[in-house]
Amino acid sequence: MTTIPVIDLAPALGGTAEARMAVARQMEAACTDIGFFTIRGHGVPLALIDGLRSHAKHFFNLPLERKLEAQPEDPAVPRGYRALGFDALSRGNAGQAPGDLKEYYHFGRERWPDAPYYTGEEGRRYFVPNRWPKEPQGWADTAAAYYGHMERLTNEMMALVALALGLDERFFADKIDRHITAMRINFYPAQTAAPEPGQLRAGAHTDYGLLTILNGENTAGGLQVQTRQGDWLPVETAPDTFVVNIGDLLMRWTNDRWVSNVHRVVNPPVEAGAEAQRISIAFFHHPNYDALVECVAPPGQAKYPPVRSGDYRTQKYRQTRV
Ligand SMILES: O=C(O)CCC(=O)C(=O)O
Ligand SMILES: [Fe+2]
Repeated sequence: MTTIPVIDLAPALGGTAEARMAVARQMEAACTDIGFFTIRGHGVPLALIDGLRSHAKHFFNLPLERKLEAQPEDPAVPRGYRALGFDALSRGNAGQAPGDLKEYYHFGRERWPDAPYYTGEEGRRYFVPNRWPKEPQGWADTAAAYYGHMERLTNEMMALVALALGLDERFFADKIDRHITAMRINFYPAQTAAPEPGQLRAGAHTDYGLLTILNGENTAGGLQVQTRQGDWLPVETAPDTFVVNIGDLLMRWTNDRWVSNVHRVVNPPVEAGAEAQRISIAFFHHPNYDALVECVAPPGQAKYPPVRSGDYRTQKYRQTRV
């Protein structure tokens, strides 16, 4: 494999059962092999993607003091601005690298129902108010519109995942209807000093949840995924498509039939200089915090004990903080 598969989602969105099954089979082929694929025909307006990107570019190019105003007082709160080196993603997979050479802005949904699942003691850990900065104006609204499109796509794709796995297509519905998805807009600054040994823009890691939907840009110093042979394959991340990869919980749900694959973001070459800024937008689709992830496997063949969705992610957040 020299490039990751490209899947056109359009025939499945509102399509016939046959068309949906055909797309589900393409997802199955990609996910049993490399765990990554690119989607076209997703129906997300390019102007919305560009809008979110340009707000992010504005924000991340503000002076550091201004960005720090959007940083939570308590570093354990998973919202707002994170400065360079806040976490090292490889530590979630037992790596030892220094802090990643990226900044990010972490956010979730804008509002939620006034019900105990969201506002009770446990719910408050996952449903946390966003911390939008004063500048740029309109960022929150653009982000909410984008988040809505990602919800639409993940609902559709999780039904296709179920079909691909031979399950009822509503199998995941009651496990994702109150999902705890977080988004991160990653900013990889141009590198003015040489990285420390082993230090990358994002160290080799797997994602934690079900599906990650990523919008990136093809600047120097981009995303790579590991092949079964152990080589690193560059992943095209054009701004009008999305790269989708599966996370650990979906791998576990499939009893390792699908692969949550290792990926990383490499450093740009020195000669790229100030041109080497890169922004990526990640939607980390994660089930309801109380969903129990139990391997779909014949009796006695499950490779993992059941795990609660929220506990799994909380543990990963702890491990990756430098
Ligand atoms: O920036 C990218 O292309 C990928 C980022 C990533 O893998 C992550 O944030 O989990
Ligand atoms: Fe990732």
